[in-house]
Amino acid sequence: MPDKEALWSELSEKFRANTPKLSFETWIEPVKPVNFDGSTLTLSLPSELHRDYWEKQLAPNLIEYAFVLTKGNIEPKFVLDSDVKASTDDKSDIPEAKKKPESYAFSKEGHLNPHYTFDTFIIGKGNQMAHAAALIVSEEPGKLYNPLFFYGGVGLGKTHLMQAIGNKLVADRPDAKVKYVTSEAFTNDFINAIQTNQTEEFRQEYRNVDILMVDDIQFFADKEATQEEFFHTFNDLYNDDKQIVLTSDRVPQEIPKLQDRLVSRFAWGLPVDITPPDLETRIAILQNKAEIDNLEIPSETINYIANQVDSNVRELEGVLSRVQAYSKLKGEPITTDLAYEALKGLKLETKSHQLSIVDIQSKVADYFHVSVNDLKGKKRLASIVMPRQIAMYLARELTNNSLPKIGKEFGGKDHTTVIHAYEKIAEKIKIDTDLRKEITDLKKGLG
Ligand SMILES: Nc1ncnc2c1ncn2[C@@H]1O[C@H](COP(=O)(O)OP(=O)(O)OP(=O)(O)O)[C@@H](O)[C@H]1O
Repeated sequence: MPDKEALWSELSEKFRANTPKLSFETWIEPVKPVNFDGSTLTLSLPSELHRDYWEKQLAPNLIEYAFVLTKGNIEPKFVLDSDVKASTDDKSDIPEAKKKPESYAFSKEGHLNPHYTFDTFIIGKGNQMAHAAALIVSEEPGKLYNPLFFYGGVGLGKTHLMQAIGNKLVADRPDAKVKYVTSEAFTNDFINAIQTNQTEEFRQEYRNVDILMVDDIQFFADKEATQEEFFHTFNDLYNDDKQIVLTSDRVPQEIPKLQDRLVSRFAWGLPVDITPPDLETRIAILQNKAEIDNLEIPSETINYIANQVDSNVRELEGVLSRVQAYSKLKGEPITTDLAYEALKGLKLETKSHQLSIVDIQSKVADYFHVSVNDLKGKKRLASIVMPRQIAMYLARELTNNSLPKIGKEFGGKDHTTVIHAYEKIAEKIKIDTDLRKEITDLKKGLG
């Protein structure tokens, strides 16, 4: 978990990159982080006006940036500088640096996120095996699958599952020693231990545990000395039947510059992959999240949101948070229209980027009750010409296909026909509200 200063410094950099200079200096620069407890970031602001502006305008951006930067849903809380000053004897106001002991304190990333449990993890095709293995390991650590190695793309629940093992172990056996770190924290701790002559303490810290979980070990690539140390840590724990759980964005063999002896050890236990969730799983994840956050969302809207992101659960949750923040900001309930508005202009890893001309043709054909063959054909009936032109317009708007390619997909038409169709619809939209609505409906349907 980042500390409040580190988190705020990264957040304000994001704001700086996306805010005009004057606005940045007025609204963002004077803000001071007061506290961060893992889910709420308390910020202190100089005036009521600042608070009002942050609540109304900037909070949704902060939530979104925080999502990108951390792995959790972070809510901002605003207080005024005058209130903070009034309670300066509150420990939370003592600068971090002053709280640090003389000698280096090892990473306390061991704090597990209490939300990352098996209860809140939705099982789907892509993670079924990983989930089953995690459950077995949490019940019988050090026995069956050691090490347990999760690999897969960004934001697919590797950390969640890993921490679920730790949370369950602590719940079942409160005396269990559970250590969770990212590979960077492990590396930092090791380097600091060397610098402060505390390598013995470092070994105690990492080898005297029942379960060691190291997240994102692909970052061990290139770090010779850390790999060496980790090799010994691994052996000690393994020989003692202590459980090791690792995650990475790829299989051990593909991690660059990872020592062969580590690669082979990582493969001793069970390497199991997590793949992107299918639509049903994405819907279930959103429903679950909505329930946890007490959100009322019609199922049609959940469906719509689930179609916006198909390869990253963190981003899917980010999208839901954005919709939630937008609904708060507008004071309106969450509907598909509101979700559409909230996500407009957002660059998502959506299907729309890979949308094909065929998808568009079949959607438009359905919508206007004509056949795809009619769209590709030459009939000059008005009831067919208009849908055909709309389909060409959307193909140009929503895909990266060239004009000749679009023409070809519409029964081998010339690219000038596509330009003509595009321009005609683009002009007509400006004055014809019915047409505008039809196009908006179709775009929504195409996700
Ligand atoms: N199956 C799931 N059910 C519920 N929530 C999930 C599921 N998969 C992922 N999430 C949520 O998605 C977010 C991202 O997951 P997580 O951080 O575990 O991904 P990761 O694979 O470790 O990503 P990275 O590679 O970036 O470290 C978390 O908030 C997590 O709770």
